[in-house]
Amino acid sequence: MTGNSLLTVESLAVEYPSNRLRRPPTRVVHDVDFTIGVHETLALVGESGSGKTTIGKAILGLAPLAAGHIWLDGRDISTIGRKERRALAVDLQAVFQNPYGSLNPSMRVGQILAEPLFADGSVSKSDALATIRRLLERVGMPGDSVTRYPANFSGGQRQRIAIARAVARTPRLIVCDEPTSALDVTTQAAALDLLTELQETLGVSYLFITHDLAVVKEFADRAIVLREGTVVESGTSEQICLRPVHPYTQRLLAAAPVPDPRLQRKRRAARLQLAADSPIHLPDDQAR
Ligand SMILES: Nc1ncnc2c1ncn2[C@@H]1O[C@H](COP(=O)(O)OP(=O)(O)OP(=O)(O)O)[C@@H](O)[C@H]1O
Repeated sequence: MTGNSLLTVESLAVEYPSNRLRRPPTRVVHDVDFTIGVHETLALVGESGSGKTTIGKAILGLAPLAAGHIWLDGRDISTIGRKERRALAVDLQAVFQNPYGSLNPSMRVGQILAEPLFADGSVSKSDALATIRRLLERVGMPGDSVTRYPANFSGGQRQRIAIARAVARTPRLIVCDEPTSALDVTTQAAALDLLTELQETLGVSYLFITHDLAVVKEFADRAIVLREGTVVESGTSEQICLRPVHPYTQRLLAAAPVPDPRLQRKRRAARLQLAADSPIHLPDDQAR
């Protein structure tokens, strides 16, 4: 285990049980190692199905570990039981992709934000309302949101509420699984600004799961590139986005959409060249 890291993932393997009788489980994450430092953002990138969400779930205790260990702040959290896992919610939180599905539609925003505050009985009812109003203000939402339901808000506003819920107890680490990919470009930028600002004020670390390399370059300190559940490359986000070494990373970059048509043509040409050099499958629409 690394001395100064907040999160250490060591030799992680994850298997999902087969839904066919007598079929062995399928291993989708193989021998993955990484660390995340205090106040650091580590991006996990790779094409669809490469195992990014599964690794996030394994950290959150939502996917079964076939091998390996996960330490949070020096404590092995790969073997803890349900009760300890619940208590861990103070330090470890998540923001998911779909702000429409991740907030309970039958709960008012005030109730949604109260839940983590009351989780271990350490916040009194009278303190909670003031804390909730502070949280809403911190994420740029009006105070009267407390009495309204998620359905009254846009996708970007719902993601702000989800972020407010995640930071309610000032966690050490937030697993952000594609938190901006369901948002339009402007709302996406505002959500990333909010996450950056919260990191600066709260000192939280992020595991940032994304397929968007432009976001990685802007937002992450370091990145890990996954292919079929295996790490193929890791480095600073600048290295990964500007000087990728592995052909798979180079192809991911070449496939990333860019608004500048000249640059897009150049990247497409580079990508076709790489496709000729190494036979990695990419979806048809990206091969055009
Ligand atoms: N609950 C599950 N049971 C069985 N297989 C699963 C389960 N969840 C994911 N998988 C498989 O595990 C592999 C990795 O999936 P995962 O969702 O982690 O990838 P990902 O990189 O996050 O993809 P995406 O970017 O599309 O979300 C895929 O082959 C997927 O089909």
